Amino acid sequence: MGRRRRLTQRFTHHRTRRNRREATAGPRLPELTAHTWHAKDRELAETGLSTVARRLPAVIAQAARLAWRASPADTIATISLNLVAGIFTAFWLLATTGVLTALFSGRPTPDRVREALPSLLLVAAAVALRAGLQACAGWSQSRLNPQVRRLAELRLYEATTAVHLAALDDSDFLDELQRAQTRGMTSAPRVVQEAVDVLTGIVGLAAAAGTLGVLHPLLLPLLLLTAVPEGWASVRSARMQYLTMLSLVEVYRRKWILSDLMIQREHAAEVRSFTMRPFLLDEYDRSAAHQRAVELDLARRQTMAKVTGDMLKGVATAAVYIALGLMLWKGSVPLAVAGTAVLAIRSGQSSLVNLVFAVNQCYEEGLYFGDYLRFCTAAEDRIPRRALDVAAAEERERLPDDFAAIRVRDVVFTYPGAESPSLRGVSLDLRKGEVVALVGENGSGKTTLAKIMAGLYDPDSGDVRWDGVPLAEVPPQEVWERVAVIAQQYTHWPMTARQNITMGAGRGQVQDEDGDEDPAMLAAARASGADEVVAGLSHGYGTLLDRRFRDGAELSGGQWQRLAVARGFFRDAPLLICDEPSAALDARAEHQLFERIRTHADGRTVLLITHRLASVRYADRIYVLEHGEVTEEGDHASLMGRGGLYADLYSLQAAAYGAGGPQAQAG
Ligand SMILES: Nc1ncnc2c1ncn2[C@@H]1O[C@H](COP(=O)(O)OP(=O)(O)OP(=O)(O)O)[C@@H](O)[C@H]1O
Repeated sequence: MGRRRRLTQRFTHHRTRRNRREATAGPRLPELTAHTWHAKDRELAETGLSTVARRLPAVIAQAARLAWRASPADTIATISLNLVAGIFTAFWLLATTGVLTALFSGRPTPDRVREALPSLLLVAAAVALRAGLQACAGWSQSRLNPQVRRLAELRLYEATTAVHLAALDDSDFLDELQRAQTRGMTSAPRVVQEAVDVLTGIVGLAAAAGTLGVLHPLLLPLLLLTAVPEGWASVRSARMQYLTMLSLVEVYRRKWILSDLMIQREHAAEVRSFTMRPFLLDEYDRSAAHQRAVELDLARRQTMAKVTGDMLKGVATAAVYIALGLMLWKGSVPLAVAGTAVLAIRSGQSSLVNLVFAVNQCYEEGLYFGDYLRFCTAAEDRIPRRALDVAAAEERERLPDDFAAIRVRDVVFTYPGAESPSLRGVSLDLRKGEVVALVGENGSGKTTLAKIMAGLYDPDSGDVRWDGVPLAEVPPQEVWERVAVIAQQYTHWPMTARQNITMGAGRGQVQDEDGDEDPAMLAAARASGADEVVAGLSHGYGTLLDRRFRDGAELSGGQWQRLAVARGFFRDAPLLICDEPSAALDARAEHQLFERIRTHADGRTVLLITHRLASVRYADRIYVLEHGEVTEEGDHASLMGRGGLYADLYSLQAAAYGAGGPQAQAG
């Protein structure tokens, strides 16, 4: 046996042993079992048939509202066609009695057939019409599906792209988002579909029940009796499924994060060079083993519920036929009526099965749909109210298109869930046309302050004012439109080089009819050195920058950063925030960038965050942040004279260059 095979076997054996141990010792994820959803678990565990019956109308009403918003015409068509189809079902069943009565009469066979013929034609016409109506109803129902899905998807993404950035730092919100996106959103078209199926089932059942009621009143309750066991089993099973999903959401999320790390191209090199494979696989397998144990248990419990339901249903069906037999024996129903009753019972039962299934599915999908609706409402509540005030622009102060001065006063800010504030009473000033630098050690709060100044977070206290107008009182879009950010962590947009520079700038057409590029874009690309990057791409500015697509190109870290800088320069905004804009740039590109910033980037006001202190020398003012507080302020010369943190950091960098520089080596 080869060594590799032996190793594989040993590995498999080890895993099997471990899995067995886990299955018996229970899940090894204590952090996943102590979750707040357990309160909800208990509440849902008490859900019974009566709760389903009580909640179902609300679910159906929600589905109807959604369907109506998606397409009133298709909603009306679906409902009315189903109702009319139901009338033809009843008509068909009653016409069958005529056929059977004629056939069971004591006359010669040719006469019996002749007498049955008109009723038979009626049956055929009713069946054909019903089939046509049902096909049309099915068609409008399937037309509703994509329209509802589109509405549901749009609502979710409209909310997630508008919520306050702080919401996305909140892990509970992220869990709810995950639940709404992975399961809740797909439940929207399904809940509509199931609600229509419930209606179809009710109509079919009403037709059969109506027929039975006309034939003999006793047959009706017997038919309904057969529904109870199956309904009970289905609802129980749906509830178990939902509770399991709830208890596993965090496991799903963890698995999703891990699978992303194991699959995505950008992590592949590090996974290998840091030999992270066993760690990742083991972590993944722990979650998967927990999920498997929970799901196996679910399968067992669902099977038990189904078997019990089926047994009870069998007993109820037998009771129905025994009762029918007794009624025949006693002569309380004639044979033709009994024959029609058998047909009606079978038709009623099949409608019942469909109805119970649809009720069950509708209830189950309704639970997920409820999650989706709750999430959307919660997310919409987390959209800054001022973002919705755009319409009322005349009645409030507007942020000036340009400003004379930006004043930051006593800003305190704590991230959601963080134990201590990241900013503790920061004040600073930016006057039009200045270059102001923020320096400080890692974690001192520079990026946080930049994000507050860019209108991405609201301070807990204190404020930022543009010529006296507080940012917190204007719609955030107004701030975002007037600020260009070259962020420390920027997105590699999986789009063309052109779109990577111009996206979001709102300048419309960036290529004229002859295919010539926008001069402003070309200028931004030249200023950042992105033009050199693009010159090397096979389709120039039209090159797709994503290797996952055919003909997609990949850029180096510094090349991506040049594009990010070009994006910031291209945006026509009076304030330019540069957060570590040169971390990945080569010396020449970095020099070019800081030269441009030093010349105020075409008259803009610049807030510059950088650890390259040589580039900060020329700033009009420098603020030093330490543990979320401004501890030093002034120009380069005054801060050097002070001998504080700035002077220390600057001297350290200068000494490193001095020691390693060509002069030192030559000396
Ligand atoms: N999204 C977040 N949620 C919670 N805490 C955060 C978040 N982002 C940053 N922090 C914390 O806020 C503090 C300030 O971080 P910030 O990114 O502003 O520092 P910085 O000065 O820009 O650091 P660096 O020089 O490393 O970029 C740090 O302690 C950090 O851990």
